[in-house]
Amino acid sequence: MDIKCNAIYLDCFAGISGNMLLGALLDAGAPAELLRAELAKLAVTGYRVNLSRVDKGGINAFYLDVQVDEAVQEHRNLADIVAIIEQSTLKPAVKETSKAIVTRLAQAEAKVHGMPLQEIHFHEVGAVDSIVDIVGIAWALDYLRIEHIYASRLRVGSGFVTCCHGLIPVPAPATAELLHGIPYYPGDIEKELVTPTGAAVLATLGTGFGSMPVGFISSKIGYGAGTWNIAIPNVLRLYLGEVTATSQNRQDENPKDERFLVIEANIDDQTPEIYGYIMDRLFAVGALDVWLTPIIMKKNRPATKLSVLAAPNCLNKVTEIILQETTSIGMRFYPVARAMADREFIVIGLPWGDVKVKISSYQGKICNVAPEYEDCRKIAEKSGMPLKVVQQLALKEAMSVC
Ligand SMILES: O=C([S-])c1cc(C(=O)S)c[n+]([C@@H]2O[C@H](COP(=O)(O)O)[C@@H](O)[C@H]2O)c1
Ligand code: NI
Repeated sequence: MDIKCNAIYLDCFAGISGNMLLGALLDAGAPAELLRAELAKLAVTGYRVNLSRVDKGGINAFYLDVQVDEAVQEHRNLADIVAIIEQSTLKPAVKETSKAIVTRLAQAEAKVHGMPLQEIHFHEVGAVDSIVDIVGIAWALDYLRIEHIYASRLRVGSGFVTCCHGLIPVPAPATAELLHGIPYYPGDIEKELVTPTGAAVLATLGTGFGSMPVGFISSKIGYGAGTWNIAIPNVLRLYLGEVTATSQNRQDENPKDERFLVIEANIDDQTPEIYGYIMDRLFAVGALDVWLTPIIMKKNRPATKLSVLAAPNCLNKVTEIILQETTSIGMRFYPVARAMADREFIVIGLPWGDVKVKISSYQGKICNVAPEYEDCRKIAEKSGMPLKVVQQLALKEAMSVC
């Protein structure tokens, strides 16, 4: 059966910022007057949301500009912003999305500045305009019932921008931190085209990146304008539509699907003794799997490919372990999607002890029944029975109850 989900595809040929995305969502159908009413639910004052239609290189786009009174340029930390969102009367789903984006942004800043999360004062990021952009985006996505966000490769721009620290490179350090696992390129425009807020939304909510997903059918396009006038139309193009689950984008059928990274290094000059230690360390920092493949690499050298499957937030720790513990001085990583069966555990009693059994199902049908190896091993050791027989007995017992 085809499953259809509301989705957007963001064509980020001129990058993405918070106000570009919110402008594009308004242009695609989220009503501006409702946005104002929702924002009024936040205990934040001293700002004005200016909405206008502008021409950007021949494309008529929605431009959203938040004007903040000079007097209220306060610095807020994560707890302050979370409290403002929590104490509002926004819908719970909008609160959750907003808090997730703000937290992701704070984590990136904390990493860059080497500070504890709660000590991060958001500077520009904490200014009212960012709160407005983030909450506005969370509200508009909910209003349009968007379930999946896809985006093209991002043009991030190049050069330097001025912030309170002085000059920082583009992509800004927090942006670069947020873009792990998301494909991007500088392009030939010397401006900051992807901002930390734009990157935080994609890092928090993005389902997939690259070409428009197979099975995506658009029904409307919205354009959100960026601030600068540049050599290309400075707009974010948002395709609003539906995605139909197919074998190519099966993640849409399964809410458990997430984005992960495969991180790899080809190693030709390391003693095999220490792979076990490295694998243990990688699992300890959150790797979901680690595997070794014999390969023949450059100069016809027999070597080993070390592969790690991990969530994007493990990338830094995995990189550190690979570069510090192996003889490799480089590694590569790329995003992958996973399809997951549902799992539950039952416990069955055998005369020698209990065995946990993992029952997996996909789309409501049982697809695998597996007695836990460690439990069976203990019983085999205790009883003297062959391990495979213990496994068979446990499986038979489990099959009779499931
Ligand atoms: O002031 C600080 S700490 C600051 C840090 C960073 C880092 O990347 S770290 C970036 N910036 C710049 O602030 C503006 C605002 O970004 P929004 O996402 O709120 O639009 C942007 O130019 C960042 O590069 C400031
Ligand atoms: Ni910063």
